[in-house]
Amino acid sequence: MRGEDQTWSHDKVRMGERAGQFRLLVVDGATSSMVDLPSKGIVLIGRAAEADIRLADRSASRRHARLFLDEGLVRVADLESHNGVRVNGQAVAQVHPLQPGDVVSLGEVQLVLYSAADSAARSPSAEGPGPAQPIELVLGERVIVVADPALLRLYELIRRLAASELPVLILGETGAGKENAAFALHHWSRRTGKPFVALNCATIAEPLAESELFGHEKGAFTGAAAPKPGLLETAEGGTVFLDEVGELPLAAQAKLLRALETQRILRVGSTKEREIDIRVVAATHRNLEKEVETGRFRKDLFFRLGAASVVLPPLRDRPDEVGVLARRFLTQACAAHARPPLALSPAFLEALGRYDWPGNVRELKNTMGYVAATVAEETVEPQHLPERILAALRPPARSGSAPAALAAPPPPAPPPPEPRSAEEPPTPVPGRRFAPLAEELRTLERERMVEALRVTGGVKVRAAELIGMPLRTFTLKCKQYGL
Ligand SMILES: Nc1ncnc2c1ncn2[C@@H]1O[C@H](COP(=O)(O)OP(=O)(O)OP(=O)(O)O)[C@@H](O)[C@H]1O
Repeated sequence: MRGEDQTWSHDKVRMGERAGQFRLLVVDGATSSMVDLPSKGIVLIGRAAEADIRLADRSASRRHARLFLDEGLVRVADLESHNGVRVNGQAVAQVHPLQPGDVVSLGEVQLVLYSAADSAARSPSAEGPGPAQPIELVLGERVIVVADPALLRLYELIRRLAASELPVLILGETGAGKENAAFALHHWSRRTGKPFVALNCATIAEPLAESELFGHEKGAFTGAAAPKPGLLETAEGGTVFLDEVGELPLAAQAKLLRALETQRILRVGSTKEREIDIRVVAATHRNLEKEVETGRFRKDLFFRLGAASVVLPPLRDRPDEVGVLARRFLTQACAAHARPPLALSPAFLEALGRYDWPGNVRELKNTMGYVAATVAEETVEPQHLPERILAALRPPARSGSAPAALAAPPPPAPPPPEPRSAEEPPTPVPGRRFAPLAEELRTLERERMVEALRVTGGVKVRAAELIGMPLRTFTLKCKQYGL
């Protein structure tokens, strides 16, 4: 940096020299780039050649806006530009403070402020390889961690969709982060500050679905003692998130379609329509097209809800994020258990990558909660994973090249002499000492198990797999043989 009151040069901003705690995503026409912002200084943004962040889009003025950075604070100022500066959809006059996650529009150009996660500062070698620059989207009380390039692109798309009023359908497996994505759509839209109301359609009883969504009048049905507004009404001005929309009963689907088309709702038992101003974001883990084919989901509603759709990849397809999220969730869980943070061994991180995470991020979060509650040591190792996960780990990519933490444990003590059965007397044969076959088999079995345990660093499930023994039998025999 050249001086407190001097502008950063474009190159320095892009190179991230003395980069501070903030980064800026710049979506300028068809191009987008991530810019490390300095910790202190002034950054000029516009089409002018002297701009630090130079824009191409014609809707931006030559000298459009300035960012002021100082001691963890970021502010933006409009330089009397032609198309003005908007923050989260609101026009700003003069200098306006920014928070991570804020979307700044300069004409058609969109800027998103991110805080650079501190994990980048950690030595990657200390905890195995991983993405160097995860970013945190701080949306109110929600923090969304993004480290995978595909997810980063997805959140860029979400930010662009947020500026529109299109209904959005979020597709993805359970626990993949669909609600987080829906919340980001709300947060970055003009509706931020208004309610974000979520309903899991799978949890409402069929007869109550319509009343839940559209409300009811007094006496509309048995038990309707008082009039009650529905979810769509309570979200007035904001966003309704319909999770598992595929589970919505057909009658409620018809009514929802009408509400979306007319922006009016009819409470159950009422004849008076009420105007509503809401945006609907729906999500499902189902293949809705198939549901349409089988008649379980209305085709017209599918097209209406899916005007824009985003697909959230499952966690197993975001390998860069597993370690980052694991560390984050573990830190949170340790804090919740009032214990100091635990370290994750490279072998543990490697093992996390060999699991498919069918429950996605939620499962990872729960697993780290389990680890924080159960591990007595200071470093978390693969064997600390729940049995269920250990049993489902894929074999390591390169056998025989286990990381250091998987290195062979000290060889176990020799097996205790097996008690000889009275029914199996040894048959003396000159030149060779024979033991009963059952005993020889036991010895062989034990040797093989010891060997397998050594190769897999003590991971029983892998060891059992290696020698083709069912895990239960392996565990039982481990006890019998005192392994
Ligand atoms: N990128 C992320 N960063 C931090 N936390 C995350 C992230 N993705 C998901 N989570 C957390 O994982 C849990 C599950 O996420 P979420 O509820 O958004 O998933 P979902 O796909 O909506 O699940 P479901 O299909 O069961 O409704 C939540 O606690 C959420 O905060």
